[in-house]
Amino acid sequence: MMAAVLKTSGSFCSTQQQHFQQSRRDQFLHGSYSNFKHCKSKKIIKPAPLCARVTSSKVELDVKDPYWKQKFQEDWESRFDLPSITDIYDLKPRPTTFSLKKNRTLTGDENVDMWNGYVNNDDRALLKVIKYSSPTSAGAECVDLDCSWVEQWVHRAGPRKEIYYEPEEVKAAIVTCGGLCPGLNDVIRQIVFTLETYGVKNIVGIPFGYRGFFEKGLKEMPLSRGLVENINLNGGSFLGVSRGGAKTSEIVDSIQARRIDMLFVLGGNGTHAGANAIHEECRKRKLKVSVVAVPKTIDNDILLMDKTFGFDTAVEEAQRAINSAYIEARSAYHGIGLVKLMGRSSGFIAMHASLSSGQVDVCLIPEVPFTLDGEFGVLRQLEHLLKSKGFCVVCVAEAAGQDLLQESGATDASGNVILSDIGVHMQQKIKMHFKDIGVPADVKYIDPTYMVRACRANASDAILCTVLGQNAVHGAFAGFSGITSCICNTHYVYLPITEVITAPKRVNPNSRMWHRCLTSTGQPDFH
Ligand SMILES: Nc1ncnc2c1ncn2[C@@H]1O[C@H](COP(=O)(O)OP(=O)(O)OP(=O)(O)O)[C@@H](O)[C@H]1O
Ligand SMILES: O=P(O)(O)OC[C@H]1O[C@](O)(CO)[C@@H](O)[C@@H]1O
Ligand SMILES: [Mg+2]
Repeated sequence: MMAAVLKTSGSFCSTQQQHFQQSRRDQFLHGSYSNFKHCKSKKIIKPAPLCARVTSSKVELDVKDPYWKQKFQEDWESRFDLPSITDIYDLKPRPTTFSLKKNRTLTGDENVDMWNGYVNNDDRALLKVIKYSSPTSAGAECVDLDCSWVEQWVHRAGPRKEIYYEPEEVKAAIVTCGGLCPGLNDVIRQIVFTLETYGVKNIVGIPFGYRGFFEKGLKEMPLSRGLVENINLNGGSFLGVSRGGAKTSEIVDSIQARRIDMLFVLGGNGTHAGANAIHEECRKRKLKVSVVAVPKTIDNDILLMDKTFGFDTAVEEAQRAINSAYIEARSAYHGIGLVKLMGRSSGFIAMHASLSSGQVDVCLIPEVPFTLDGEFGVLRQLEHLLKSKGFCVVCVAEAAGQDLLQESGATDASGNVILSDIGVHMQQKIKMHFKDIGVPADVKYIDPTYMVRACRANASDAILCTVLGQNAVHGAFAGFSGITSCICNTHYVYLPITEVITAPKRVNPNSRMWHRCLTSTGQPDFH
């Protein structure tokens, strides 16, 4: 996740060293970095760290430099600094109107006790807590080749003692974009509750994602505690969602025309990119608007955070599908249960549902290539499973094995590639294979795609949504903009959106979690 790019520093390195470094870099970046001490003892080459450099996204650091760590940390601090409306405006804060104590009116500092329950702007949470001793350690994410310990602090989320908006004058808007996700209504509800607690009276919902900003005939919806009180009891989005949309400038024109001061944006990677573009455009136009995102996606594919809301619920629902496939397969003669689960770029749902169900014999994810045919292919393993236990269950992520299929060449309204259907392909291949070898096989295919994301949030997601929604409002009142409200390393924090949208988060095949999944399924390597 840490953007560590190692570079050879030309004048210091021989061609041989450069070649060695190139392969070390490849191994390092792909998680299979071979033991450096072993290489040294074989006297293959001089220690490479002399030539190694570490690059974070903004500044290139040379590990020969005795101050590289300090420089790295300064760079980190500036990257994770939270953009604020105070960067463009010389604003005076006022005491918050959000009080944790009831029956008191806060008119100024004199009414605030020593203990106040607020979060200080200097409070930080540590993003990474494992000290890896080697890049070969399971799941290692190292900043340099020696895995030096570098503190990576991020800003703690929560209510501040001072705020930058007059609640009575604020117009706040909420928009939900992308695909559906359990918990959207919980977050909308909490944002409304918290805004009202601050004293905001003008709260609106933008219907059907970013589309609601420009599509004629779509009217903003006034929101209040009374209106959203029970929306968490249903799945979906009270406001509606959509993909695709207008240009950022048109959205900001609309924000300006509607006189919106705070925009809360619920969505995945694409939505976050959109929210950041809106934030930048507001900045360019010198508008006093706080744009705060809340990461939503059942795919759990957003960088740096422990999980996105909706993921837990999706996994819970997905394992119900797996359980049905198990029951079908177990009850049939030579039954094969096949379940396809969502995950556009990553296999988190498939991996977690396989782990939680404990009923999966083969889990296939996009991060780990596999073959179906041949001696080491999936089909041979299914033959083995039918022989040894009489039935089996396969769980495949929708983006897995795309190299085995013809590209659809199509994209959706947001520009996301429409994947070819690996589930249907595998169903056909399995049926054909067992017919060809003359072994009876009863294949039961389950595609619970939209069922796993249309349900209401489970208990743990409902709590996550509550915290993230409330913190989004606190972040806006604190003047931040271009941030997302999330959970990192079990703590609730704000991250600049720019840091979470550089790529989709993917399952690390070298992680303990994937290894646990393999231990649980007992599957071999399929290539
Ligand atoms: N790079 C981008 N810049 C600006 N807007 C974007 C960008 N990518 C996507 N969007 C907009 O964000 C919205 C949601 O994007 P998308 O459909 O990719 O869903 P998502 O937020 O990634 O959620 P999901 O996890 O459901 O895919 C769309 O309206 C789309 O037009
Ligand atoms: O069919 P839709 O609504 O475009 O969404 C499908 C995609 O949305 C997600 O649920 C969330 O990104 C993906 O897993 C899936 O590929
Ligand atoms: Mg997306």
